Amino acid sequence: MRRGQFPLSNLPAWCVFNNITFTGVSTADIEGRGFGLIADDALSNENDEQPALLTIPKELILSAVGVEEYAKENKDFRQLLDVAGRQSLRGDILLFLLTQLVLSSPDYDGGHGAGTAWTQYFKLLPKEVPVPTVWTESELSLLTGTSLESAVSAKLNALEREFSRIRDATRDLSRWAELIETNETITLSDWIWLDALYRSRSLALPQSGESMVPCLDLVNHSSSATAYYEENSDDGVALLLRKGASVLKQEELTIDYGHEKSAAEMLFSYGFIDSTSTAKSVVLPVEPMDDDPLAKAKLYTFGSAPVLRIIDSDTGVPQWDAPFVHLLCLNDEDGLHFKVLQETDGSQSLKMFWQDADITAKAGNMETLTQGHELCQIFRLRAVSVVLETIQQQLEALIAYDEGGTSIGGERPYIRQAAVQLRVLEKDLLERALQVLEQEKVQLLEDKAVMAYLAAMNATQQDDDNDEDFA
Ligand SMILES: C[S@@+](CC[C@H](N)C(=O)[O-])C[C@H]1O[C@@H](n2cnc3c(N)ncnc32)[C@H](O)[C@@H]1O
Repeated sequence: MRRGQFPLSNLPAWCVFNNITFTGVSTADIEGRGFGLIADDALSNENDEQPALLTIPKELILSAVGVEEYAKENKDFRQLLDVAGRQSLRGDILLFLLTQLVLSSPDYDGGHGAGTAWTQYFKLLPKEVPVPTVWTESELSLLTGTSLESAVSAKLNALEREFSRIRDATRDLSRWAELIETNETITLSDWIWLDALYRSRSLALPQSGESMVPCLDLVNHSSSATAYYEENSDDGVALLLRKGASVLKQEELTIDYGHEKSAAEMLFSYGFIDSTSTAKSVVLPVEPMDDDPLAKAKLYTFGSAPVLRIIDSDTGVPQWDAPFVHLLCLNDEDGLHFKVLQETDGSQSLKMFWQDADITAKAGNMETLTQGHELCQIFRLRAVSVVLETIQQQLEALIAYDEGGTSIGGERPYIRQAAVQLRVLEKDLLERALQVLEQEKVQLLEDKAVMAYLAAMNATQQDDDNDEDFA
């Protein structure tokens, strides 16, 4: 669907009309960052008595409350929400944005209700968002071997499923069905773009929760941010100068999108990597073992996506955290059992037991629960081996692409640069983690209890082999 246009020069009038105030700051086009906020004159904050730089009334906050208010006003949106929404706040906000896409398009010929302040503002939002879900095929290939390779592909599959669910759900709503199914005026790529807008522009407000806030979403990021935002239940949201901050005339004002976010998270959510950010971590998916008869039960009880998180530390020695790996390494013969129990209301539930104690609610705590067990060093060795193998495979994929991977060409330079930055960061962290784990594995293999256990296992294996030979 063709997207509407709203030049930045029209924004001040729209703000006056909608009670948004700018004090001493203006919007501007910032090289390499899209729109941003700059200071009209030098600003400094030595005390807390500074007026807000930007205020946005609460009626304009697009949050759970904002979506419900709009559903009361617009019957067409309400119907869409009733059939395809109300599963997650994110999903509802995306349906709201979808409605704004329709209402603000030059192709719109009526029938979906009247526009709102957001309909006009929506036209100002960037047509290109640099997050990987909207990258081209050749740009995506630059992520081969990074933690984002599987994360982006999983996200794209999820978006495809969401869009096809919306198409199915709206079959009986003639106006939506015409746009989505019959004329294909709204396509999967529109949905992917709306998701990218939401991901790169939403923020968590203390009272309204996950929200989008017009004009506040024009403020760019810096890890040495000069501004911050506050929500006030009566007045809405305000942008304020940080205490001790000083900004030169025409200098950009920034907020911190989250300095604890990793490079991969920044690239995934916002389409850039802040090279000054200190947070270094890699999150990799953990696969259950193919030959594990308890794999499904373990995954079900664990209840969330199994991942391995490698985190850098101040000392340069990476740490790792992977609660599922500790569960993955335990078996029936160690004392891990599953039972299907009949509840008093007649329903059935799967319960997990460790040494006969019900630990269903503690599936993420296996490392602690196995402490003190006579085989705890063996369990640790198994976990370390799984983590080592996961890291080794990831590094092999990264290195194979670096050495031989050729992209098709035509990738946008800033995307190529961001992907290279991610590759370098992740390779460095994985290599250091590998070293630490290899050392730990050597130490574990020298542990007396481990040596005795492995010797006993070898002897049993040899007996079995001999029996088989005789047979
Ligand atoms: C919340 S919006 C900020 C306003 C945005 N620049 C615009 O034109 O509407 C977030 C997006 O701004 C851009 N951005 C913000 N901070 C940046 C930075 N430090 N470096 C590069 N791009 C940045 C990224 O494209 C990001 O997805």
